Amino acid sequence: MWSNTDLDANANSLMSTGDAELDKLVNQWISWDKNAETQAQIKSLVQEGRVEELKKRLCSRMTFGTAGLRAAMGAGFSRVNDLTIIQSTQGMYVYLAKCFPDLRNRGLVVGYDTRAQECSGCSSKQLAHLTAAVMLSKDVPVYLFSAYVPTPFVPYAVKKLGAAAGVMITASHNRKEDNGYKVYWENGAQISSPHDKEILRCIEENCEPWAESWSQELVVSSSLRTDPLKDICCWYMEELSTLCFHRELNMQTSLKFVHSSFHGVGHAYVQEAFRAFGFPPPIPVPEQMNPDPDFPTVSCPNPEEGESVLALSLRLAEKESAKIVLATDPDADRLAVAEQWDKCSWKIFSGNELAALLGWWMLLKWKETHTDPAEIKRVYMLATAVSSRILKTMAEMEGFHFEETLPGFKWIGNKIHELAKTGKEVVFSFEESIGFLCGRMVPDKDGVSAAVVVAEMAVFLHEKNVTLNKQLQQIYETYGYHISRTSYVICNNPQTVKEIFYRLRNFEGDGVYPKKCGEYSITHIRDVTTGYDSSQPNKKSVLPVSKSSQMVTFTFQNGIIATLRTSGTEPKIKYYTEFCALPGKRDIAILEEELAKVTSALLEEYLEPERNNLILRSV
Ligand SMILES: O=P([O-])(O)O[C@H]1O[C@H](COP(=O)(O)O)[C@@H](O)[C@H](O)[C@H]1O
Ligand SMILES: [Mg+2]
Repeated sequence: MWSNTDLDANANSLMSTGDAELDKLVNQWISWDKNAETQAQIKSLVQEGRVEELKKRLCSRMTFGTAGLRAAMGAGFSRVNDLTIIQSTQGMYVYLAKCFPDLRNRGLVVGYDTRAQECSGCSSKQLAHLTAAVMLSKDVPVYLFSAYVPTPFVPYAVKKLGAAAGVMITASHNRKEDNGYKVYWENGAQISSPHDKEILRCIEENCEPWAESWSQELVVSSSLRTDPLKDICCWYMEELSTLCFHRELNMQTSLKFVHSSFHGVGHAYVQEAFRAFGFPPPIPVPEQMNPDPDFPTVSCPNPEEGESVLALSLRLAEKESAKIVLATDPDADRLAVAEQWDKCSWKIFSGNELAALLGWWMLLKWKETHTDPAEIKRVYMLATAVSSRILKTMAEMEGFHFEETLPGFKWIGNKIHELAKTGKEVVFSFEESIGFLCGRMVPDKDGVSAAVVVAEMAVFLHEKNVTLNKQLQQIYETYGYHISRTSYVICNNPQTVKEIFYRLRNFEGDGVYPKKCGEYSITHIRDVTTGYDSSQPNKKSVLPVSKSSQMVTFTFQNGIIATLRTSGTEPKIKYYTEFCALPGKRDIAILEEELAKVTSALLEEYLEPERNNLILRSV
């Protein structure tokens, strides 16, 4: 896997674990790594004889998951650190040079968030500087942001500046120990197959650091480095106005908003976006407005977790009489929204519910600005296969198109690009994991633009004495109730995950999937991992086969659709269930109950939490 290095010269410094293969990797690490902390981590693991831990850290590499390379920060080839970021960027350089003969004209965009870790000496900023250094040392121009930015600024900059690609150093909502490396292609979408595989191959072929790769001073001294911050900020805020339809109303509204940036990058950018829409700035949650890599006020930095992590925002909103809470995740590409119900209770919208509202809103605004009804045939909305089918229903009733993709905005971003080539217009896209894209200004999810669009929609409705929740019920009345549940279990043992999915594929004998879950009959199975779909005449899944992750969807006789899949960013098995009722069907309590029963049967019977030592989500 690794190129040979002549280590004999360093014979005196060789360290031994008693395992020849592992020793080779240990000594490679020691001779290549220049970060004192991560050097020391490997050396002390060797001294302590922690062979298994060393194997975990050194015997595998990170691979591209749902959103880039992502792992814990710390020493080892399977972790995020100075050396692996240099290796990844060397691989990127080789691949980009092959794909773009004009790479030296077009350059690379590099952005970073506010993550840092003292014990490994790693920070997003430092990792971004090393990424820039590798490219600059090869005479590739680098647009390196001089301050932390929201993730969507990187794809936006790639497109605006005509760069060949972009890299964002972030682990978004992951636990504080993690970091990541998101890669964007020239079209501004995150890379998917085959670029990801090709880049990995190039990384493996170029893993020994080149002499200049550590030359971080190039970030200051090289004339090829520019700072796109001011221009991109300016252009982004200007273009954001294309999503603003009611500036006058926004300027006068009495509706107040609280915003939390979850100790990440969002604060200043959301404030600025509110200004661009004519709003007074939202009230920031003071304890969470400035970046802090320890995320001290939240149990986990993921606004998707709901009430438990939104507590500070909700209490501030009650104090300030602000009816709406907006929370961007730490890299500001996702958005959670809560609306006050009464004095001390809140409706926290799920990603699927928010998408119903935003889809409705974007369609409404599109219709108002397009007088020829025939034009609706050009309109598309997109969602991932584990998200609510509400937009599919809307599309069928309204005459626009809907398409689904695999989970991860990389699939949506590339689909947008593909559709745009044939003159189609994607007006809204989303993932249930509170990832939204209004319009197609950035071919990635964007929490900053989603925040102001939600704010404007809330103001517009408020003028008519309608709450977001009331409008949501109205949407469900029109298109039918779409009730969904999303949750997960934590599984730290990859072997257990394999066994769980193996069992599902051989549930009723060799190669026979389950026919029932609890008392509920299954009519169809789609297994994206193997490419099987029992509902298709040729038994082949329409979605692309995704061998590197597990994803099985069950269609039940009662109409419920359920999916089990492994996360591509964290050690989790996620489950998603949905019931789509026909318009006019209002006995929601019965639907809710049925959904709850199927969801719990799915968990108990297919995942077997106790037997498999799975950690249940704490509510
Ligand atoms: O863990 P997974 O594979 O389910 O992936 C999770 O995180 C991904 C990346 O999100 P971010 O870019 O904010 O990190 C999302 O695209 C996906 O919908 C979500 O389920
Ligand atoms: Mg994020």
